Amino acid sequence: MTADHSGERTPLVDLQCEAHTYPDGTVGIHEIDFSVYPNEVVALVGGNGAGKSTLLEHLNATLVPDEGELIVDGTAITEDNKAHARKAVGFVFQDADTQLVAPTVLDDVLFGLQNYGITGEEAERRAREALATVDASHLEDRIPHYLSGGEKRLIGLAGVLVLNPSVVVLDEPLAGLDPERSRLVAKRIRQIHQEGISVVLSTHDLEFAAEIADRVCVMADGNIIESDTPQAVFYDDELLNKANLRPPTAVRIAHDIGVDSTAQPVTEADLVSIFSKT
Ligand SMILES: Nc1ncnc2c1ncn2[C@@H]1O[C@H](COP(=O)(O)OP(=O)(O)OP(=O)(O)O)[C@@H](O)[C@H]1O
Repeated sequence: MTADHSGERTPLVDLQCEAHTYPDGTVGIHEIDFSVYPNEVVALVGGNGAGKSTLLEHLNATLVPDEGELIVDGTAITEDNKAHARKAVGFVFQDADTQLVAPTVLDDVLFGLQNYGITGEEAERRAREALATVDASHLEDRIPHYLSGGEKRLIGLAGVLVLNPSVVVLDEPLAGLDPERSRLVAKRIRQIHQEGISVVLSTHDLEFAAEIADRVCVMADGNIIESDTPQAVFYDDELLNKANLRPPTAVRIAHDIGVDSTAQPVTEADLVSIFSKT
């Protein structure tokens, strides 16, 4: 973890966004002050249209604020150096088809490297390594378009990891995946975190958010209305009501059976650990 002279952590990404207005006049997000710190997993939660994707797309300058600033690894991002943001902040889209463009899976992962001038044997070695880290080596000759949704998501992730980003952003990483694929993607996200890469993701699955996140940001009407630990967020009924969210199952069970309120279990594993002590 890095620290500045005041002893506070220095963010890897710092976004100030007064507002982002889409061409049709819709304000996607407003008054956003959002930072990503080293070695953390942040989950954005909130109802449909709350602004999660719009915020995420600002983190690698896919979208830019009407007024505001994006700073990545200490560098202010402008029209001229967006490539810095794209490389440092890898983005895995929910709709992987928008990301996978080459004729084969291996070519696709190589494509990202070529954009940064890495070619030949070095590029192939790194691309194969990235595919191996997402358990997708067996897919390297396949046509990306015909892969399953879960496989596409993993290849999108490999295409991002190959560039050694400081932050990986995933928009709804589990959407449309079967339970097995969800577990695989969640496992890979945990591994990325263990390797010291920060992760920011959006999700409608609050069980997943409770399991994976160090910090949960609740969004409503284009704004972050709370940013805190999963315990603080998921035990704040008023906040959840405001954002139209239902607490994760473990929290509802804890309420129903009257678990000691100081324990604040948010995951199934937390509940099991409480029961195994009683
Ligand atoms: N391309 C666009 N043009 C106009 N308005 C848009 C566009 N994309 C998003 N919006 C609007 O911006 C607001 C925020 O949308 P966004 O997609 O960021 O929300 P979200 O929290 O990701 O929603 P969901 O959970 O449904 O994916 C919504 O009002 C949405 O209708």
